[in-house]
Amino acid sequence: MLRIAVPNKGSLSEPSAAMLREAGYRTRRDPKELIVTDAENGVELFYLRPRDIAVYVGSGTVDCGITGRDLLLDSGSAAVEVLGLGFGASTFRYAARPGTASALVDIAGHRVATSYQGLVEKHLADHGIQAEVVRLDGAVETAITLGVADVIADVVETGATLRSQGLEVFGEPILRSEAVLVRREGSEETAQVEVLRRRLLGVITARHYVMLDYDVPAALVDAACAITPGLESPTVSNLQNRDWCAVRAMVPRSGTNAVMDELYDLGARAILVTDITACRL
Ligand SMILES: Nc1ncnc2c1ncn2[C@@H]1O[C@H](COP(=O)(O)OP(=O)(O)OP(=O)(O)O)[C@@H](O)[C@H]1O
Ligand SMILES: O=P(O)(O)OC[C@H]1O[C@H](OP(=O)(O)OP(=O)(O)O)[C@H](O)[C@@H]1O
Ligand SMILES: [Mg+2]
Repeated sequence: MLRIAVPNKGSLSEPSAAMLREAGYRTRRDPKELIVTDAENGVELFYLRPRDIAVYVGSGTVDCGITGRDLLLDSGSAAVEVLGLGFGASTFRYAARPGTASALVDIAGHRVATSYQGLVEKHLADHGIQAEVVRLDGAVETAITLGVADVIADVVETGATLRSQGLEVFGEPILRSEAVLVRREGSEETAQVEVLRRRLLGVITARHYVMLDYDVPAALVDAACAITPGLESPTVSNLQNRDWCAVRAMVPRSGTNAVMDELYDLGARAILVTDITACRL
């Protein structure tokens, strides 16, 4: 059985469960369940705190897990990223009251509040900055208001929490994070982890692409295929009317309407878009 650690709470919890469900795994129905066995797919899901997941994976007590890249780096554990999962995106940044700091060097000699002590201490050390790191569990933005720190380092998604406390980011982002699949460092990627990786990649691809079908005059097939090159190469089929062909290709979901406009202007007709439910590339 492949042992997979899954976030039990927080921002990554629901999207992780949704991705595993789309990849064909059985997930928990009751939020109180801590372990789910999916014998049919040969996996056991362990619902754990996102912050602890890299630690379990690094110690080898579970084979792999889903956590945030920021939490993985903060843990300093022997776990490595296998695949970025495309959800839970955020940046990890320094922030302070406007006018008090504008670059990394301004942090020197000050107090930095964060829940990510390992990550921040390493970042400061890598840049040769000496500062005191104040470790807090959450609600870090309030630390400046309450006078326990001069600077904070925290997860920023929309920036609304920072603004509510009258804070501004400064310097380059320490890190761009997202949910990631992790496994133990140094161990060979097992066939079972490879199956999980391929299934999750299938979900990511299915979310990212749509299937486009259209008819186009035979003389314009090459021009049309240049607009929709697909992943390998588009499928071109004959129609009963030999003056026309049917073309089928995967296109990125985000650009679908612009591609349809371009195909229509070229002379393509009956342009259809279909969702992809799952795929293996
Ligand atoms: N808006 C967000 N706030 C916090 N974490 C986020 C956000 N968006 C993505 N994440 C990611 O979620 C992970 C943190 O998860 P965790 O469960 O510890 O905290 P949380 O989502 O803030 O939940 P809570 O603080 O309610 O327990 C990190 O990898 C972080 O980058
Ligand atoms: O940029 P935003 O969209 O405002 O999101 C980022 C904020 O959300 C999280 O806080 P959370 O609500 O999880 O509280 P916590 O600090 O106690 O973890 C995170 O720690 C930031 O404070
Ligand atoms: Mg939080």
